[in-house]
Amino acid sequence: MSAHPVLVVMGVSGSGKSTVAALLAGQLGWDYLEGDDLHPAENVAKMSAGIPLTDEDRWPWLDQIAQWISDHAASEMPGVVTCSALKKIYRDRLRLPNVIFVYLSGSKAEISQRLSARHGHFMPTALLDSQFAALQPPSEDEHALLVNISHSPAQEAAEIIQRLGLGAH
Ligand SMILES: Nc1ncnc2c1ncn2[C@@H]1O[C@H](COP(=O)(O)OP(=O)(O)O)[C@@H](O)[C@H]1O
Ligand SMILES: O=C(O)[C@H](O)[C@@H](O)[C@H](O)[C@H](O)COP(=O)(O)O
Repeated sequence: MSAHPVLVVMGVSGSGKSTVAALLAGQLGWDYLEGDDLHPAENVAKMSAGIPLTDEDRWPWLDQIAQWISDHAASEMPGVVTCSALKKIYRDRLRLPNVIFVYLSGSKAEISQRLSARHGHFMPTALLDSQFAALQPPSEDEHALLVNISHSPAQEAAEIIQRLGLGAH
């Protein structure tokens, strides 16, 4: 593992990326980027209207996240960033040597329930089907850390810190 890793917390909308990543960054004292904040207004408008993003919509956004990761590598700073990173080609774009993917995995039923209870967010629950259709869970050779989302956010953050051996830093 890089001495200054960047954790990319990934998964479909509603899997808990923002909640868990904010806890992680706070506990580790690392820089934090909410990847959704880098979506251009057109992407947000599309998703708000219930239209799934295409690869073309996502590339410029992924490039910006990749830039954040590479800036952190260059300045030897660890960090935590949220990014759905649903497809392998997207992760390949982000896969710098300092990156560790943390994949929040759960069933559509469980995530749908959480999205229905989430308010004040642009992403409609109706887009969950297309999120799962696009999702290519990381394969073994991607060495992602798979985390089951049925635990509490605090338990998930503690599990990630423990499994990556970050507690002693
Ligand atoms: N482990 C968890 N257990 C219960 N609820 C959760 C958990 N993680 C997240 N949530 C809730 O589920 C919703 C989606 O989480 P969020 O962090 O916004 O997901 P994402 O960033 O992946 O879209 C939020 O309302 C959040 O409070
Ligand atoms: O690639 C995508 O289709 C989007 O990035 C999507 O996966 C993401 O989830 C949205 O930005 C909504 O934001 P939340 O993940 O916070 O729901």
